[in-house]
Amino acid sequence: MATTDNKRPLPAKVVAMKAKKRQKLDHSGDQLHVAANPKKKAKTASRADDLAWKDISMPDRLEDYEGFFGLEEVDGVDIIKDVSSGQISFLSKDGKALPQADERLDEKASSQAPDGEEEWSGFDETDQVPEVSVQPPTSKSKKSARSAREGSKAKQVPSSGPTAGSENAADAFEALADDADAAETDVSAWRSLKLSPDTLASLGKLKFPKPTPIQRAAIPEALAGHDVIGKASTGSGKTLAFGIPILERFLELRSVSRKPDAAKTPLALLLSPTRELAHQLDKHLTALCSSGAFDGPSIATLTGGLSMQKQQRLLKNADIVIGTPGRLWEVISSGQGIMKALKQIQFLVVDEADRLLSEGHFKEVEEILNALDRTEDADEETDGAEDESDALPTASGVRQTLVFSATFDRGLQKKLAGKSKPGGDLMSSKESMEYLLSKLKFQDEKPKFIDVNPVNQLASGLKEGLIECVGTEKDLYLYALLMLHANTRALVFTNSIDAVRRITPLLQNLGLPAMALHSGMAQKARLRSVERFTRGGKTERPTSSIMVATDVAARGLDIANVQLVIHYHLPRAADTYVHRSGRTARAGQPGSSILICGPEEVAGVRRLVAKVHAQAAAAHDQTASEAAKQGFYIRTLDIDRRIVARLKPRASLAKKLADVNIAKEKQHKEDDFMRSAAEELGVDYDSEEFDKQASGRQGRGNGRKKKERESRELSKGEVGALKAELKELLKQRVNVGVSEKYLTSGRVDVDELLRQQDAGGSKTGEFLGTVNNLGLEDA
Ligand SMILES: Nc1ncnc2c1ncn2[C@@H]1O[C@H](COP(=O)(O)OP(=O)(O)OP(=O)(O)O)[C@@H](O)[C@H]1O
Repeated sequence: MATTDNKRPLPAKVVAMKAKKRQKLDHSGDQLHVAANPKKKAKTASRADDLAWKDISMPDRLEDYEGFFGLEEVDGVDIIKDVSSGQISFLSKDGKALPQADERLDEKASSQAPDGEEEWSGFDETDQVPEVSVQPPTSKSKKSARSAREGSKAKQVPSSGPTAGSENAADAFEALADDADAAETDVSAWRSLKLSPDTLASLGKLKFPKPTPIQRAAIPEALAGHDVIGKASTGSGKTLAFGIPILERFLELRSVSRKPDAAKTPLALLLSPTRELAHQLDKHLTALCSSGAFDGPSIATLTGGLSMQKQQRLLKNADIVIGTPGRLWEVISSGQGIMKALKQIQFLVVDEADRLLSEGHFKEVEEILNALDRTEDADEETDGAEDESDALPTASGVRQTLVFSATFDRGLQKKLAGKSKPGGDLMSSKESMEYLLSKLKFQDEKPKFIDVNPVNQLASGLKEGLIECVGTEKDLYLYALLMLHANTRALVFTNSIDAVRRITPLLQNLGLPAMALHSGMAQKARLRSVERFTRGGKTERPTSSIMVATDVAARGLDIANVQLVIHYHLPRAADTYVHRSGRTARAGQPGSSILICGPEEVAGVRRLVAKVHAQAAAAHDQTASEAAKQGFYIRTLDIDRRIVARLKPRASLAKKLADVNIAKEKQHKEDDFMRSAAEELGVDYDSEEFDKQASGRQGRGNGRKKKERESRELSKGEVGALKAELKELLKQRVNVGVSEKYLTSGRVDVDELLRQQDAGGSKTGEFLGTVNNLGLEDA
């Protein structure tokens, strides 16, 4: 602990600033402070949330701020620990009573959890930072609403996921609290759903004038108490389709009096397949719940990055628990009455159900589902929590299950049977429903299956196309494509981390604002990438940016204004294609998804895309293979090859420079590895000698190795000369051959370009065609 002086109160400001070093602190059991006069304390102390926290601006570089990405401070407050009860409270230094102090303390004095554990209300010996994870937002101030939104990530930590702090989330939600005309949004289109005035007011503030189709269809069923399986295209508002019924139930039940000494149990448990999605759900729901003029539910998000101890504590005050299966199961397995509390949930939400029940998560999800359904007697977790809880009363006494995804995958069932193969077909609604019925213990004999897009999984505003080129020219075509899209926020998907590592510097060398995202990156670097990518948010002219990512970004990322998704590598399965493509054309916006593929890949691509559109084909009395044969579903796009040819010299140079860097880095790593291996063996290691011997050997990959060797042998001077040459090339304008428009290292407006091409009678005016041969794009 920061102090061993148990006489002197520690100013809270100091504590908050030391948060990043807390792992190094000495928790030798000393108390913060002994309140000399409990009576005085009762007059002047308050809970951490009542304090006047102020934001501290953070530096761009976050290395020195390990573990969190936001900081708040408070001045003129002492922290007091009562030795007899162990309670922590706060004392205003000027002796003035802080708001609601007496009231809160009285409440606090009688708020022992039934299992004998204390409800957390501030710092303790092991954690001096007020990481109040689950604070209900109040209507009294924007400040307290924000505290709640920050939820489990602590007061000082706005969020710890890669999407955290993204301007996307900020755009969508945060600005709304201050938006004067938000209240004027006409929400009468929601009325038929019979939502409470509080929820309607929130939706007005969020500027959501009408429900999306999935919301319109699913909310009434969930409100009526039914289990729901909801299928709707990506970006169609599924989060609020389950979020609104949960909020409604919360509002309905909150007025019921609770026993003052009772522990709280959660109302809803939301399972998310990834940490990114979990944090996004948190933000989305918090935005909904904190936009209104009411005390919303407390949300606790359990993903990696927080200590177990803290997470157990967070759960104690949570109304809504969001978690990734692994971490959630870890916390549940730790005991503490958590399982017993979770058994009382009224909603179980399985978001991205097909993914959650596959891809290696299944084991923990199964454990969680089994544990939720186990009877009390059989439950080994009955570890002290009393029945007399502060749970919101259950309306029906049973748990509703809400399951959502844009895709349901046949691979799930095979996975369960241990027969899974890579990939997976999109399965019919019926099959997926049967699977879910068998796996999840629905309360309804027949859960309501709602498929608002039976014909198409893809968003209606999405245009699809493919570009054909030889494999060795993919980089060049990627560059050309990006150059032809002015001021675009583009997501480039690859199938490997290595490809991300190679393509990102290549594009950067070409003066494009590219950044990387893959699971091999440190959490902070991922966060920074997403933040930079989303800069500019929903503004009219979003900052042009390019993210090169693996499929870690394929699901759930809700980033505003992504206009273009490029599949540099073909997606391995149809559902991956749907989810990748779903990062654009969200919430009714337009967007394009373009596959870059070699001639040998085209047939496979057509099959894959036809599979995605199979329902549409059926609606037109066609089999998927017939449709694929006719190539109805995806159009080959025609980039003017003359432009591509003119871009080639710079693209080749940029690639060469990127390869040099990669080869040199690889060499360093190999050298380090070989040197330490040689050291262990007690022999000398000479990298040049080693290289010579290696180059003498024949075998596969020798050509690549030779190239690598040549790259890393380039001297500094040679590299400098290449850079200078590239710089010169990038300065030159490239005549696109259709008008006085030129491509420079910046990008031109492709729409304008195409208009001019059309005027000139060129076919390339169809550059991005719609896929409306079957009327799919009528909307
Ligand atoms: N009724 C509404 N009106 C306008 N925008 C909405 C409405 N409901 C949700 N949105 C917005 O639509 C966007 C997409 O919503 P959401 O992330 O819930 O989509 P999703 O269907 O879960 O997508 P995915 O399948 O890709 O995860 C969000 O930015 C959200 O704020």
